[in-house]
Amino acid sequence: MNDREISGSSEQAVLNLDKVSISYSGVAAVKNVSFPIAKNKVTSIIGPSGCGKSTLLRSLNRMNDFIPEVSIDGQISFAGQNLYAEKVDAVSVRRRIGMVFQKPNPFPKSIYNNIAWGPRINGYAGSSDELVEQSLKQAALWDEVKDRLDSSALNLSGGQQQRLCIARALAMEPDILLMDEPCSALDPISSARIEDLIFELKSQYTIVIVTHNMQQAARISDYTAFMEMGDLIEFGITDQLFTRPKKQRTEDYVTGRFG
Ligand SMILES: Nc1ncnc2c1ncn2[C@@H]1O[C@H](COP(=O)(O)OP(=O)(O)OP(=O)(O)O)[C@@H](O)[C@H]1O
Repeated sequence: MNDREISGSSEQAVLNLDKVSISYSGVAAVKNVSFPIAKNKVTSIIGPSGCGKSTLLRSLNRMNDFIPEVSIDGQISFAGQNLYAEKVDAVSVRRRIGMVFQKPNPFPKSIYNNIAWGPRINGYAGSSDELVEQSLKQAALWDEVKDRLDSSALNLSGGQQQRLCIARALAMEPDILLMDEPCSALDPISSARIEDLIFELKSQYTIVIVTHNMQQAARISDYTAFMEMGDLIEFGITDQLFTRPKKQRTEDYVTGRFG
């Protein structure tokens, strides 16, 4: 584990980005970005559209490997090990670092099998019933679906589908959960439920969330990284970044004076 200090505290960094640059066909989308991600905390990545938030997030569990034109420089360490080292298996990285996307994307299967399928094909030998119940409870969905586990996940509301996707990610027992705009397709009540859920999950998981919604970042995250045009402008404790930013550009953005 990396014990690098996080903004003056002695919190443990479970992931550490060191001079990370990411390009698409040679065009830089993320430039020389360094910051740590603290264990069992929520870290938000904010910034205007196109600044590289999703690109950076996807690099944290090697999802960018699926895009052939991507190249990455610098180092991302996970539990002290280079995430991109040759001997590291990207599939097992994605098992330990799960991801939830902007648009809920349940499988066209039953609610039960949305949860049970992934662990089963990955060799999970425990009780699927217990895993399904536990994951749905963790995602605050159990009470709403416990009597219709065999019905299609596609019949759930958008907010329920997103909680199902969170449950599906949790069933793989990841260490870290990456969330790319998980509330942007949801109504305010469903968004609030996901926010509450994120708050509860951080006692057990490390969460990194990309959000357009600055109020949301301020409400739910412990640390915030503010990016602009691929550069990391400021990283720090959320409260400080929003109320006493060190950089004028951060202040302009968080106070809505940007652009
Ligand atoms: N597959 C791709 N191929 C080429 N360029 C890409 C690709 N994906 C993203 N980009 C470019 O990389 C830059 C960063 O995009 P990215 O999606 O990471 O930004 P973002 O901050 O997440 O934006 P948004 O908030 O609008 O989702 C943009 O200029 C974008 O056009």
